[in-house]
Amino acid sequence: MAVVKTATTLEEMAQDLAERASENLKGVILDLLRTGVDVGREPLLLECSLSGLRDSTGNSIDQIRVASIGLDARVSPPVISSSPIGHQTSLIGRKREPSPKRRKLTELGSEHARTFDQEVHNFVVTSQTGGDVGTAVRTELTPQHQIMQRSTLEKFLAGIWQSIYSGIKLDPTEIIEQWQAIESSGQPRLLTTERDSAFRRPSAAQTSFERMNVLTRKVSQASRTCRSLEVIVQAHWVQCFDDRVAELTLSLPREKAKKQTIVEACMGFSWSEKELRNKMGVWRGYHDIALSGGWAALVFAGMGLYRFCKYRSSFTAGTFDTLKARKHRFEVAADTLHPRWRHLLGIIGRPTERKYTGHPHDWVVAGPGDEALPLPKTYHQWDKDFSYTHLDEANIDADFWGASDPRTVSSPSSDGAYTCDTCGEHQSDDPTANYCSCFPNLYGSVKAVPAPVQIFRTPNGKNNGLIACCTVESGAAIGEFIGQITSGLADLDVMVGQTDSTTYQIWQGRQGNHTRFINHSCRPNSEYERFVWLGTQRIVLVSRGVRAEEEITVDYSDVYWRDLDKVCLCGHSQCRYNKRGGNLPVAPAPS
Ligand SMILES: C[S@@+](CC[C@H](N)C(=O)[O-])C[C@H]1O[C@@H](n2cnc3c(N)ncnc32)[C@H](O)[C@@H]1O
Repeated sequence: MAVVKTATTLEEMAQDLAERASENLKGVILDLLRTGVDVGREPLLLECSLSGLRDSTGNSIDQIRVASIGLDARVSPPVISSSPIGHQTSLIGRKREPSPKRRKLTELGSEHARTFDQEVHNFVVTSQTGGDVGTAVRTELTPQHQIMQRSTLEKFLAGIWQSIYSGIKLDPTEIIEQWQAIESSGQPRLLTTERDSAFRRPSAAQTSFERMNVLTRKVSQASRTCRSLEVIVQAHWVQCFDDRVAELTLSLPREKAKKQTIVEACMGFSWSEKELRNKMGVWRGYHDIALSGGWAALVFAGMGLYRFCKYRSSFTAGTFDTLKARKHRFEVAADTLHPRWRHLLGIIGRPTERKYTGHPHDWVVAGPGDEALPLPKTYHQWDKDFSYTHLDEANIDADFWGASDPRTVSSPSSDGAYTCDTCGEHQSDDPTANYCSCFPNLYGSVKAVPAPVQIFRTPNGKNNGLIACCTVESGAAIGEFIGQITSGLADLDVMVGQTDSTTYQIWQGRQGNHTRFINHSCRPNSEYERFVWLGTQRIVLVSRGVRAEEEITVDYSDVYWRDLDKVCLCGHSQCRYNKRGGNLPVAPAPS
């Protein structure tokens, strides 16, 4: 292991070595696990030693043991289910089991059925248990897992996605508004309307808390926006520095041109050369990130940006290729979720108009570095008029169901309350009255953020698919299966839902959400579960442990494939349907 050259203090050197060791450790342990050794039941001991060291006279030193780290027995091994594919029932999906979060490890079956396509494959509802599909793994991530699983680059990328998909608003008008408010009234503008306050008669502490919530949000937002402006300007400064060096190089040797440019900069900043060089190192990092991953990567980089650029342990060609490959994906998400973020670029004279408009899923992200494609274009070969309406919640077909919702399974208690039949807690759409947190990103919380997923061009003939931007831990919801709640459709792909009294169809052909783009895999990383929210049956797509940048897949079930004249392209070594008679081209547009 080479000692890092850029470290200026022992602490930095230690930090760099520790980061690089943790980056490599996961791969080493994974290789070991793949040999079939059994871990997870006994405490483990990790011994670390360092070799390749020299003493102050340059003589090599034998290997030194630097640490002996005990890992307790909380490493949960995956479980391979071996039960055969089971029977069909009239239930869709697996019913959510009580308190899944408290289970350490649970075997789950693959129990869902789905169809789409132009042929008739009504989604029949199966409840299969395990079988060759059922590598059901539901483990809680221990702190050790989390540390070992993510490299510095992965953490940096996760930081970008998290801030794009978080509630933050990057908009220069935020700062201007704050400033104008302070200028005109002598204090930041605090918003709670008088009507609200009078109506609710809040206590003094509540009023003060509400006002501070607003002020703190506004100031944090303004400061986050300023931080983005700062890194944009600093990255652009590096470009101007390089341009000035290039200009001076026309009349001076390169080293002298660089020296003169540094002196000019020191004068401008009133800094010593050492101070400038230290800052420049980090700013060059910002510049390189913007150059490869685009401005969105830099603007939305999370808290780790400074460290990432200061220690540069991940500054390899591979990192910049990775960022380059994500450039348009970051832009699709940033442009559609933060329509004004590009206004920040106005400060350095860059175009401020957004490239990708509309809904995040109006765009299909393509191969590494390729621009995203408009969604309808990816279906033109099957349907010239393809269009898709993105729904936040299911749309009941009033022609068939009138004003009733066929998914209703229970009524509220006499006081109008609903109780979750999974966790037993009180459910409410009002976050202050809701205590059910079975799927907090879908129900009962303050404004759900969009799922960090994108529609992507699959490289192997499945047309589009769904890719996860960030890791989705096992047991977390990826989305609700949403579409038109209807009945009586024939010759179309639908999911069939059933309650004790009614059978209904969910059709996603022209309206729905991201779950419509999920492909089948014989080894899926997600599954459907039935869940009841406020007395209404829902079908929730739940992760079995999806890694960042992985395609999200589900098992469509044997029922779906039984009558389908296609081969499965999931590519899994244990694929059940890749050796079939038919090999028709994939025709994925459901109509
Ligand atoms: C719900 S759509 C999934 C999204 C679809 N790939 C698209 O571009 O719209 C279902 C259709 O995708 C295709 N598909 C999904 N999984 C597949 C697989 N493992 N192998 C081949 N085709 C698949 C089939 O055409 C299927 O009818």
